[in-house]
Amino acid sequence: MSLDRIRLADFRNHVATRLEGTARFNLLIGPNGAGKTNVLEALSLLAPGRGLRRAQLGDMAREGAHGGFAIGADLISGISPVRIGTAVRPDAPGRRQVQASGAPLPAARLAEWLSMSWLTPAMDRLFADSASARRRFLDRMVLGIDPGHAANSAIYDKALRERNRLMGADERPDPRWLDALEREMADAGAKIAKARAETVAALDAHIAALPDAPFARPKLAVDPAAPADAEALAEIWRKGRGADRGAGRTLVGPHRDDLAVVMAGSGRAAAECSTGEQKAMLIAITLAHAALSAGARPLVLLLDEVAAHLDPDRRAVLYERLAASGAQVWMTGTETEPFASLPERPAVWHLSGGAAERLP
Ligand SMILES: Nc1ncnc2c1ncn2[C@@H]1O[C@H](COP(=O)(O)OP(=O)(O)OP(=O)(O)O)[C@@H](O)[C@H]1O
Repeated sequence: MSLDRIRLADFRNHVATRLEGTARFNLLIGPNGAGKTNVLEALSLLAPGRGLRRAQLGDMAREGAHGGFAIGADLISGISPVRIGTAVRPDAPGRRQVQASGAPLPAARLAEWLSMSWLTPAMDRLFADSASARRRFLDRMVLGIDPGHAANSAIYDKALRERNRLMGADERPDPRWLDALEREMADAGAKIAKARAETVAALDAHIAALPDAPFARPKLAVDPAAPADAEALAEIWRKGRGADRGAGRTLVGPHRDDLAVVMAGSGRAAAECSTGEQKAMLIAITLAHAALSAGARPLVLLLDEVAAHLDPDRRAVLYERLAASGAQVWMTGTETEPFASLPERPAVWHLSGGAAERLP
């Protein structure tokens, strides 16, 4: 179960890149600035959301081209491949369009087709970063297990934006309109909170059964900003209207949840662990998630510059666990040497100047 026949058109420095004959392990090798991360970013747009750089759509279109871009791939799962794709048309530059089997699809529904997660160098700071960055990381993992999470999040975010708009407006909002919005937020918010709690509990239980080495073992918990019960949420928002109007936004709710991580051995908060320990815990969480979410839908893992920073023993364990997860794995590097111990023969592309050449 994997992606193949991948096409990038006018995406960042890629004019027309084709990646065919993919394998379980796929390596993108090339010098700095060649366009390796750009390929991972393109693949990340085959999932709901803004992709692994969270960039603006306008920044992703190739400079000097017509302002749009397209990404397509065959999703091999089941009997016949399904063509999935996403594109931005030059005449609608702010809108990402998504298709599956030639039919338009809301981006949130891509989660029903495949599950995607990634580790990038920018995530090295995740534990010291904002709660919103950790919440996004958590939500992507939840999506891999519960694809309905994307739709619930979309409903919640839309109603929240509308409530925030009313809270920031000069006139006092119509209470009946607020009742309706808060009801919608409460129903979606309770489902979001439940899905987050279940995913974190499953990850934590999986990780607890693993040894402390070679990847420092994290303990995970949701740090909830609000109750997980729809009635209680609706009540909090109804009672908090005065304070929220004062602040001009909704102060409490699952949109403020955080993911709390400590190192199991020492009990130290992840943000206070060494850089290497933090990276090891992120890898442990990503591997646990891969193990838990594999099977239901094709799982694609994008690992940017992960292998080269590990010692050979950790690398070997990483590769073993990746192979066992059944995920399709994409890894980048400036040279092939760190990938010599892969348990299976990888598909390898050499990248340079936004062009990819398949190596034999
Ligand atoms: N919209 C764009 N149009 C054209 N080129 C772009 C665009 N956005 C980024 N680039 C170019 O893409 C290149 C960076 O590509 P990418 O980040 O994929 O490199 P990389 O191969 O992962 O390198 P590294 O090993 O340094 O991480 C840069 O040269 C950058 O100028």
